[in-house]
Amino acid sequence: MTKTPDTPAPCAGMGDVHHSHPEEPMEQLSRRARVAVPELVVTCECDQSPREPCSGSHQPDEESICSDSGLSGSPASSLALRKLSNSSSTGLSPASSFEECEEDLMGYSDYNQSPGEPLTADLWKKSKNMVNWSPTPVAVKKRSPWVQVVGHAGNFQMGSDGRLLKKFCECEQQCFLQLMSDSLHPFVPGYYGVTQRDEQDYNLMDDLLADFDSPCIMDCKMGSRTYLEEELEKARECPQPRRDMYLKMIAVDPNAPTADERARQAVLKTRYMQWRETLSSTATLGFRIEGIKKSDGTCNTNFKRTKYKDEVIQTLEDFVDSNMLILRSYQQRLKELRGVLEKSDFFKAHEVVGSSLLFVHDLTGKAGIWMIDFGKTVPLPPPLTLDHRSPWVEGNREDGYLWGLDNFIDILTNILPEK
Ligand SMILES: Nc1ncnc2c1ncn2[C@@H]1O[C@H](COP(=O)(O)OP(=O)(O)OP(=O)(O)O)[C@@H](O)[C@H]1O
Ligand SMILES: O=P(O)(O)O[C@@H]1[C@H](O)[C@H](O)[C@@H](OP(=O)(O)O)[C@H](OP(=O)(O)O)[C@H]1O
Repeated sequence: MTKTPDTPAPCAGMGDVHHSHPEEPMEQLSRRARVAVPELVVTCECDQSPREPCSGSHQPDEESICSDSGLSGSPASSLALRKLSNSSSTGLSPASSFEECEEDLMGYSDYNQSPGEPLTADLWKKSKNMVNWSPTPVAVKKRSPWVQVVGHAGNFQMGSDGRLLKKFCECEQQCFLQLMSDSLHPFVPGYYGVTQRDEQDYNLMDDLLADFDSPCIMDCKMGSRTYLEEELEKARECPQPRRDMYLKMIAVDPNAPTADERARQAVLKTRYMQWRETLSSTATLGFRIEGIKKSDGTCNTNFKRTKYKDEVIQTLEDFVDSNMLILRSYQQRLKELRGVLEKSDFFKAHEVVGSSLLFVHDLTGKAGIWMIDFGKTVPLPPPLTLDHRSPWVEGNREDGYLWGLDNFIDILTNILPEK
């Protein structure tokens, strides 16, 4: 179980999911998997300098909030890629102890933008040089404590008035700016520019939990591939075997490492990510459940082996406590999202990797789904576009996002009684 040492209990991986399937034979797996797993060939010495964008980016001591191995981190050479800082590794979930405070906003502007209105790319261009602008004080809304289900610890802080601060990542910022004026706008948190706290830059966005009462939350990582093509290239040019990932691997399956990996006691990140993909439903269904937090405060991130449709169905039914009305709302929202994704200019022109759908509902019956985490969503070189359904072959940059969404919708349709 990975937790920051000072993270309080509610998100502490309880309630294991039972997996009744035996391991699937390898040859059957590779027939079903739509991802051709490329080999990694070492070609030259490493350039240790940090590079954009924000992939593979975390401090060895910055651990996932609720992941279940207790081990996480990156090699020192990839530290700067997501512009993380050592200075602010506040304990996270739940965030009820965070002070409500105002931010020093760098992203707001008075160019015809009302306070509270999300920022668009144009407004950002005009306002990016403004610093320490104080917004007009607004009434602070009382809300449930924010909870982080999965992801890197130390990445988030609570802001004021239903907003959330996520450690600055330029790649994510660029996505948010474009998304604010894309048709996908209603399916992503509102973005409000860059803010600083304790000399650390943060992207400021809507807290999607703010309007819910004791919400149930599920994080699903979308797509059939969880690392960027450029991560694969880097791993070939500059292999950096990771002991933390080796340890996470053997914690789940002591037989998973190859003899060579065992000798080194380390694995490459891309190899670890590929292994995670085939162990879970990423490779076979194009999405995987990462974590669930229920309204009673229990949080389960033990889904690394949740792979088969019936396991996913069981998990979804448990997530909604068999409430078919909530499932129907989710199905409807996913269908709407699919319709918008199929037309979105932003989506066409980006490789969307490692991004999640955040499902949120509460006892009042309110339910919503939003796209989050654009740290590894990168623009394609024009005129290349993706259909997000074709199988990935290295070089085509397909991410399987819509294929995963199709499968998710089909699964919900199978669970739901016909109208
Ligand atoms: N806008 C938001 N509103 C509410 N909760 C959020 C929001 N964004 C993220 N979260 C919470 O934080 C968790 C992690 O988010 P995110 O994936 O963006 O972080 P990350 O550290 O980049 O993750 P990863 O390890 O996948 O790179 C989510 O599972 C969710 O619980
Ligand atoms: O879920 P797990 O098994 O704990 O593995 C982590 C997960 O795949 C994250 O998505 C990934 O971050 P990115 O998506 O940002 O690459 C992180 O890499 P990292 O340790 O290099 O941050 C992995 O350790």
